[in-house]
Amino acid sequence: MTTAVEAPAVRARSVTRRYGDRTVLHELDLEIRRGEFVALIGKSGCGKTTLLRTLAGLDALDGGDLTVPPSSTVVFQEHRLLPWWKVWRNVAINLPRGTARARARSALEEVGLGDHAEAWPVTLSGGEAQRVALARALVREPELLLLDEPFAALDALTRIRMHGLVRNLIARHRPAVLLVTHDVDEAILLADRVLTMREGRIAADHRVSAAARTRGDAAFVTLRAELLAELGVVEQ
Ligand SMILES: Nc1ncnc2c1ncn2[C@@H]1O[C@H](COP(=O)(O)OP(=O)(O)OP(=O)(O)O)[C@@H](O)[C@H]1O
Repeated sequence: MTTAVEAPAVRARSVTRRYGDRTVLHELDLEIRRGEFVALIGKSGCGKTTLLRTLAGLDALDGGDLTVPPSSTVVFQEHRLLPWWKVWRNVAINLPRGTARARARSALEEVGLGDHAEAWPVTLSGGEAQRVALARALVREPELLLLDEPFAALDALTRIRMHGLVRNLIARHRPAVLLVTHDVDEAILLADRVLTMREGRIAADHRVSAAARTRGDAAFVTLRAELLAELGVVEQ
């Protein structure tokens, strides 16, 4: 008996991107399956955001082939809510009129902000605004969710709460996910695979075991040390 293998949601083959005479993505290969959570770490300037922008269709390719699902959404480090629209309208942006309000409310409930639907963005804390940005991304049920350091500006406690929330939301919606982060712990705790990037290429691909997702477990400590070594970070 043969088992049908699902085609990956994202498939990049030899993807190249240049800015002027500088090559930022060098014949890069990448696959992400539906429901798979992939984290991408690497030194500043190695091309992480360029790759994410390319997958989002915000940057053109200079070479190679790219297959992405028809629906994708990006969540950025800053929430990018429109201040002149109430929270629910920010979430409902571009949804079909008839159901927009109800869908926005239910997405806000999913991120624990059902009672903030009528609030103005300016009245939200940083963590709340970022939860609204997540609701706005997920209400469209994208097949590809691109996260560009969405937790970087949050305090440590809020970040931990956001990790739990994102894990639950993603388990429910099952998009393919690419998270760009500078936080090695965050990458291990959230992702199924952690990729390290160097000079425009994927340098290594680490599958995260269930044990490694427990901070303090030996598997976590070992993987963390491996990733930091790959990034050239020596812990004092
Ligand atoms: N629009 C642009 N025009 C010219 N060069 C650019 C442009 N965008 C990015 N670059 C250059 O491409 C390289 C990769 O940038 P990119 O933002 O992808 O890196 P990154 O890995 O996301 O970095 P960081 O971790 O600091 O955000 C950098 O050297 C950057 O200066």
